Amino acid sequence: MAVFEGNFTHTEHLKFAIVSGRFNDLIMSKLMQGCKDALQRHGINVSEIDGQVDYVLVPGSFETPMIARQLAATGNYDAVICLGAVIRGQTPHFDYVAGEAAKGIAAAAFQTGVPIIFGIITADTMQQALERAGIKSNKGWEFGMNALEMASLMQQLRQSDNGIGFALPGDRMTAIAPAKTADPG
Ligand SMILES: Nc1c(NC[C@H](O)[C@H](O)[C@H](O)CO)[nH]c(=O)[nH]c1=O
Ligand SMILES: CC(=O)[C@@H](O)COP(=O)(O)O
Repeated sequence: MAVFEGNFTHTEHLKFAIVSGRFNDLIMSKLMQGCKDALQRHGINVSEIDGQVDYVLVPGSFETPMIARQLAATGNYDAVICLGAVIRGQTPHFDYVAGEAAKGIAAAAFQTGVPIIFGIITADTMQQALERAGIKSNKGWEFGMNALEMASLMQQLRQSDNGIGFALPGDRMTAIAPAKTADPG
């Protein structure tokens, strides 16, 4: 038997995409900062020009799953990170935006076989959001770490000799192939 666990080393071949909503920009810019910081401090070149990360901006959290799915289906990324901040207002709108973002991200990851990180904070108040975007801790950092861990785990599963990384029916189809740039080992 074996134990598979993602690690935070050997990151030089990993490719990521970050899909971020513009809504609640004050919070979003801090989450993005934290996320990039986590990636950079683990060896990822986060440059927008010639780095290991592609950045896609969308209007809000609701739009993140659709774009994440498109990106994941290219097979170009070891993990995709969806960043968003949904803050409760006075109407039921919060539940629809947050709910669809969560469901959509889960579905996109299931459909593509690529880790898609649920980097959407859902807060009842602006204060709660600020506390999670740098005042107390920065969830963006955690989301970056989650992406590194999952990218590494998937790589290990693909490289295992019992085919776990390709265990789903149709996993060898283009849409759910391993990232083209993955280190062959
Ligand atoms: N209220 C919040 C939104 N709303 C916008 C939606 O995400 C979406 O862009 C719009 O409904 C068009 O489809 N988005 C957030 O990320 N955070 C919010 O608090
Ligand atoms: C998360 C939301 O939907 C929120 O920003 C919208 O506010 P409201 O419910 O007051 O329209």
